[in-house]
Amino acid sequence: MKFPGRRRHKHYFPVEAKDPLSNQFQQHTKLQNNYIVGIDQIVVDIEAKVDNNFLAQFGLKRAMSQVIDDETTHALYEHLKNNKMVDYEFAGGTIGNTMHNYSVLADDRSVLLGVMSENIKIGSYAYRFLSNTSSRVDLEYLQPVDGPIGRCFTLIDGSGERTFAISPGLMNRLRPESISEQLITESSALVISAYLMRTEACDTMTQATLKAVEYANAANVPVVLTLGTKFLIEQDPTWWQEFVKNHVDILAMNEEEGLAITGFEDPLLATEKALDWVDLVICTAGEKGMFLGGYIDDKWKRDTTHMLMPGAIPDFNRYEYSRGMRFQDCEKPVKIYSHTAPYMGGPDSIKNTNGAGDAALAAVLHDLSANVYHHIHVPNSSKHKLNALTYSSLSQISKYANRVSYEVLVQHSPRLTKGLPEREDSLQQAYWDQ
Ligand SMILES: Nc1ncnc2c1ncn2[C@@H]1O[C@H](COP(=O)(O)OP(=O)(O)OP(=O)(O)O)[C@@H](O)[C@H]1O
Ligand SMILES: O=c1[nH]cnc2c1ncn2[C@@H]1O[C@H](CO)[C@@H](O)[C@H]1O
Repeated sequence: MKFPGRRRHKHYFPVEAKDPLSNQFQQHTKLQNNYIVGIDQIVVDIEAKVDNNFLAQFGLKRAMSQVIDDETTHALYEHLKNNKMVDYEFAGGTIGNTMHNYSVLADDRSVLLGVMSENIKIGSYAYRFLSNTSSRVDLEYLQPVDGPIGRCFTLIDGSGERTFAISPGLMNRLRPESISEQLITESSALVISAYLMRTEACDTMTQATLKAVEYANAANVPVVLTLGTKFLIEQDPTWWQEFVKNHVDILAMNEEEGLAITGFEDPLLATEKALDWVDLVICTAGEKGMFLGGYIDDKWKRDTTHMLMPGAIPDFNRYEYSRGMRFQDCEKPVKIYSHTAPYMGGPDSIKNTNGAGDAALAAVLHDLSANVYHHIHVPNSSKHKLNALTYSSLSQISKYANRVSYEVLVQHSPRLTKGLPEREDSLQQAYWDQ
């Protein structure tokens, strides 16, 4: 496990330093490793630049992720290929991207559940998915299917907005029996997306996901849900609110999805509302940056040294130097928030915002799993006097997540090719301190 961020903080995980904590760490003959599990509809992204007429021509709704039939898939694919419009074809899927980015950042194992074609030809989409996924992502548990994985036409229009058209193939045929209970109960988190609930009567993906959620809930393994697209939530906000309240511990959304599920347009108020249902909320807000909300027990709260921020909740960042705890572990829970503006004010030129939110979530998952790892190896550390959910303070996590999103904005693919630089020349050292 590579720890998130550079820091001079006293709890920096000591790998070489000769102090009591590291000695304790060295005594382990075999390192115990923790991992996170994600479930996804396994898809390859086929990206092309298009104009708005193009979307209308194929009956596609702008900015949505929509499932298309075989006829539309065929016509769309032929058109893109014949006109040489395809920019790249690369492994995708919102959770596939998140697991890949997590494994790259943490340099550690994640497990991806979903389906994979049992017969794979070199150059096929299945082959492409496997070869574009980090070797740290464990693909051993994928369920074989007799047919193709999904394709996600990622159509970017003149304004940079992305429209997804999904040709599902057999991506939704993951069966409940393919979910290993032990794999879920021994994991540090189960990560799912709202897309997994968008299936047909002949599909088994939704049942498989609910089975995994049931195992995770019973074992107190945090369930992390990312909302994917606002249109899905708008179809039945009440169902989603109930699902989140009853089964989810960590909610990731952008401000539009936040509005759809909470009714609040202001991302801070949406975060506050969602905290009535879950323990930790990540609300990305495009060029406005990112809001993070959580809980801390009153006796562990820490004051920020940053300027107190105005907003719908005045001074909302007052306790942003606190680590996040689960609501149930707080005697006197206090809601805490942090906001970070885009790293370096955002890039001069954004190649593509596709996957910026997935990347932020991967960074948050890295922090959560670093906490589990540290707890396994240095259980007596003063860091674990409080039963926290996160390794770092909300302030630190939010900076880290924004930094990781930036990496995705300056490249074409939603998947990172490398972790963050060890030393950030452009950053003040203080950036990682608190
Ligand atoms: N136009 C922008 N300028 C600066 N930073 C941006 C911009 N768009 C996104 N970001 C950065 O990326 C992060 C995530 O962006 P965004 O809110 O667009 O995610 P998203 O809509 O969930 O993305 P996706 O669904 O494609 O993964 C933001 O918190 C911010 O740090
Ligand atoms: O229906 C879907 N299921 C799974 N992943 C999807 C779906 N629609 C879009 N994406 C994925 O979202 C990523 C960016 O966040 C893209 O890489 C795309 O593959």
